[in-house]
Amino acid sequence: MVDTPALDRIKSPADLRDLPAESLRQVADELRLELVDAVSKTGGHLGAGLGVVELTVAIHAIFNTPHDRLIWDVGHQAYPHKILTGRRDRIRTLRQAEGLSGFTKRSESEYDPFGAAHSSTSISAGLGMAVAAELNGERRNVIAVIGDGAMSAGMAYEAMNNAGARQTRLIVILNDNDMSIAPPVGAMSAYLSKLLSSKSYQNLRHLARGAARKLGVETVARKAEEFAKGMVTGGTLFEELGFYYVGPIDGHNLDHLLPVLRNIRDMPEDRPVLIHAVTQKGRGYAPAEAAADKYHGVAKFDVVTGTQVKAPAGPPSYTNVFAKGLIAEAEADKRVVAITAAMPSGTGLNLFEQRFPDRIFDVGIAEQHAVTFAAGMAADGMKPFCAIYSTFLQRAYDQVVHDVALQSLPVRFAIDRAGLVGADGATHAGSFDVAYLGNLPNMVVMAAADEVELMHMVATSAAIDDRPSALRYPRGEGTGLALPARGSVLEIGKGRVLREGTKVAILSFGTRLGEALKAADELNARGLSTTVADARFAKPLDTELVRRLAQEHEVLITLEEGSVGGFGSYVLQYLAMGGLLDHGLKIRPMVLPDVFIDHDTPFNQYEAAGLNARHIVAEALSALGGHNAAARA
Ligand SMILES: Cc1ncc(C[n+]2csc(CCOP(=O)(O)OP(=O)(O)O)c2C)c(N)n1
Ligand SMILES: CC(=O)[C@@H](O)[C@H](O)COP(=O)(O)O
Ligand SMILES: [Mg+2]
Repeated sequence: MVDTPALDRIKSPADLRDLPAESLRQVADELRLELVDAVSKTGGHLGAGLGVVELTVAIHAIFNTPHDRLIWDVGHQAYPHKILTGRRDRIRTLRQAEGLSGFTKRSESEYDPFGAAHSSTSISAGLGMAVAAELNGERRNVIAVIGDGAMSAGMAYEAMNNAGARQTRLIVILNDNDMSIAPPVGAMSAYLSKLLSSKSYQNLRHLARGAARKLGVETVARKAEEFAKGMVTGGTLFEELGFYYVGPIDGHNLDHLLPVLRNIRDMPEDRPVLIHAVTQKGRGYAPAEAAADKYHGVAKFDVVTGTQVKAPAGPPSYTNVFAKGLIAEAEADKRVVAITAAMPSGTGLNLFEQRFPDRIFDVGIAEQHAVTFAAGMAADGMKPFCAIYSTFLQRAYDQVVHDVALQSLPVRFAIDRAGLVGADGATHAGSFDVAYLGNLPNMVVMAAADEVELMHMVATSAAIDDRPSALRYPRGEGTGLALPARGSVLEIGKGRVLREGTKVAILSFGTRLGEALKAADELNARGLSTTVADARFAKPLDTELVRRLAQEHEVLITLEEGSVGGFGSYVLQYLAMGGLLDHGLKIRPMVLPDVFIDHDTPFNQYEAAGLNARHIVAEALSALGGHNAAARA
């Protein structure tokens, strides 16, 4: 534990409001120590929270939260906020079963008025709350804190466009640390940098740097206040959008933050305001400041050295296997290009970039644009691989339908983090992509059962040039199989049988295959001869295989890491329409339950989902009229 006498006295933000700036500074310093100590024990998102320690203290000191609404965009930077808002006693349960979420969450606290995790939603939600206050005749400040990375998503502009047209009281704080997960990309990032080089910001920094020693802190604060009042640089993009722009200001200097926030709070006129706060991701913790990624997401670590506890070296991750497969395809065909929406390392495309720096495109946090950008490339003969996490692809659904599937453009969707993802919890689960893609005409939908299959599916996708294709694979390590130099093209719409049996058939789609094989061992041990097959494709379905399994077994279980409406539904649709359900087949489509599953380890999440080997066994026995139905609970 860390020695935090000032922070210990803060039981809620109200305890901040009578403190002088000097005491608030002490609270902020201790808050940073507590944040580093806590995350060193839990792992999680660190860099972003370090960058908003002072901002968090200042906002809660000046505004009357939770009456005033404070919305954190993405929410990964909200650990200091959670510590200050009555959750310090639970901060070391972060991202663990029954513990605090790694993002803001309405059900967790009244200080979390809006849940987050997917970026760029804060201004829209904030405007909604601000207009609700207006309609209800309530006097309320609404503050949305959004990062420079999140400001690269279209949704932020949709919201500003709407907010700027209204004269609704709304405060947007742009937390500009010149970082996304990777260094930021895009013209907006360049624009923000230009603003930082503006005369006004340099003067204020000079004022802060030079005057404090001579004039004393209070005088500097007053001068900063005067300066802030007059600090309208004029003609900024934000003012053109109808916002009152204040900044850039030093987001770590309470002598700047407190007077500026106080002025804005007390501003009589109701209008949208954007405060441009300049911060440093990883601020105040040397290992984070020195790291290229500013310790955006970390494992548990040693506070003194910053050394992260690395898991024992296991097989390559599915992400890295995807990168290996894509590099092999790109070496063979110069039309292969790769697109990421601000997640180069998460998708493995940082490895692709090392090999093909001119054939990777990081479009920023802009999944909608990424998909239609890829469609444009495919329309003119390129072979674009759009690598987007399953959960984040949800944001670009109409682009997938309207710009890709409808025109049958050969965009390849590399869908990482398919299925349950563990510590990031429900907001990041890849539960729905089979359901939302398999229902689209022309689409090919594959799921890799292991890392060799993933290599083959990358090669297969690269070879499909007349329609869109999607391959999905989970977060985490593979099974340790030897990998080929390059994948082999699979026959479209064909599955494979791994074990032949006669009584029970398990038809798996994706990496639940490992659990299916374990279940088959158990069922065989009970004298129940069990077939195990890997469907490989949800679309087009291997109808010949499905028909054979249905006709030759008493029980047919389908298995997938996805919601209802996906693979199992497509099998049922085929069987029902083919009359194969008319003769008493006992069919059990095993899918994710119709609930959002909270953060935990992936294994425990699948326990909660009822998709581990023991559940498959119980399902088969239950279908056969056996006991053990309890295990399904
Ligand atoms: C729609 C969406 N796409 C991608 C992500 C993954 N992601 C999480 S944080 C982040 C970077 C955010 O950058 P910024 O808003 O500047 O916040 P910072 O980490 O710099 O504080 C990204 C890309 C996400 N959360 N949501
Ligand atoms: C906050 C956010 O959305 C990302 O940082 C995400 O947590 C990354 O997930 P992975 O750790 O699975 O790459
Ligand atoms: Mg940033």
